[in-house]
Amino acid sequence: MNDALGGAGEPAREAPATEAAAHARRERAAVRRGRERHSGAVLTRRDAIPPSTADQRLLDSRSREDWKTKDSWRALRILSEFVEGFDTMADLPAAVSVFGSARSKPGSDEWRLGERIGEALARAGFAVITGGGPGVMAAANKGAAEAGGLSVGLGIELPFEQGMNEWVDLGIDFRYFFARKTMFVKYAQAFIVLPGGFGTMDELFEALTLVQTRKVTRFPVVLMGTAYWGGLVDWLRTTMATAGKIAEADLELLTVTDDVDEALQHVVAADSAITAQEQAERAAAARLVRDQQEAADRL
Ligand SMILES: CC(C)=CCNc1ncnc2c1ncn2[C@@H]1O[C@H](COP(=O)(O)O)[C@@H](O)[C@H]1O
Repeated sequence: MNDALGGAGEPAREAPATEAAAHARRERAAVRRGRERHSGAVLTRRDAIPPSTADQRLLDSRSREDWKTKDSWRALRILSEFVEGFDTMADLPAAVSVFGSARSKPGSDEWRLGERIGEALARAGFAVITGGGPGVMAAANKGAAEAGGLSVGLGIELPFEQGMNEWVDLGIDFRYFFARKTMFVKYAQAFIVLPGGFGTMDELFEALTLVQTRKVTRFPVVLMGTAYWGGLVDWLRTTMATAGKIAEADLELLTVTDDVDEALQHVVAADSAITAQEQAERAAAARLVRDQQEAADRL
């Protein structure tokens, strides 16, 4: 699959036992090399790195004058991010977005889970999309890449950026979180969410809001890690749903499991249902055209 998209050559892979040491070595090397930042197509290093990010300049600007003079130009840059993203992602096979902590350490339980889910998705023929960063993102990219799948990273310009993880075979660097988030949803059949912090929560609740408000339909969201997510899911049920802030049925949008096979089956079942429904819709549309043609011929 990587070849089909002109993927980069195979990066060197370490044996699992030396993974944590290799990771630490790579981090030290990155520090020695000096910091670097990717901003769209632009790479800056050391003293050339601007003091703020594009997202920061857009959201943090205080002066109205700035809004008049700069924001309309920013719109073109934002647009170019969507164009680049749409053009690149349109060639992807069926894909699943995997989210989770940027801070999980190689060799930790979460890392292993990320790696296993990346591998299982790749073996089932799905491309794996992550935020392209460290932690669970790197683990899922590694699992997918080593299983011969297409490993995708949607990076984001951050003030403390560490660069795209080495297991990303197809990467896009974004300046703006919102443009990047569109790509996670538009080009994935499902979300799989591993333990994480604010960033992971943001991605999880955006997906749930989109499904709940029917902006996207038939989109499975799987939470992996029953111990980690249990408290949140209980709170959603006993506080949020009980207070009437969500419907009981909204909780059915979520599947919570520790089991990689169960997560995969859920995604595959939803994918088959979507395919069957699309085929039925296409057949119905073709029947309608045929009926109209026959009616016109009879006149
Ligand atoms: C060590 C560190 C904080 C590195 C940050 N580097 C990152 N690179 C790419 N995506 C990220 C990064 N941090 C957060 N995210 C986004 O937010 C989620 C993780 O945030 P968190 O660690 O759960 O809150 C990821 O799924 C990713 O889409």
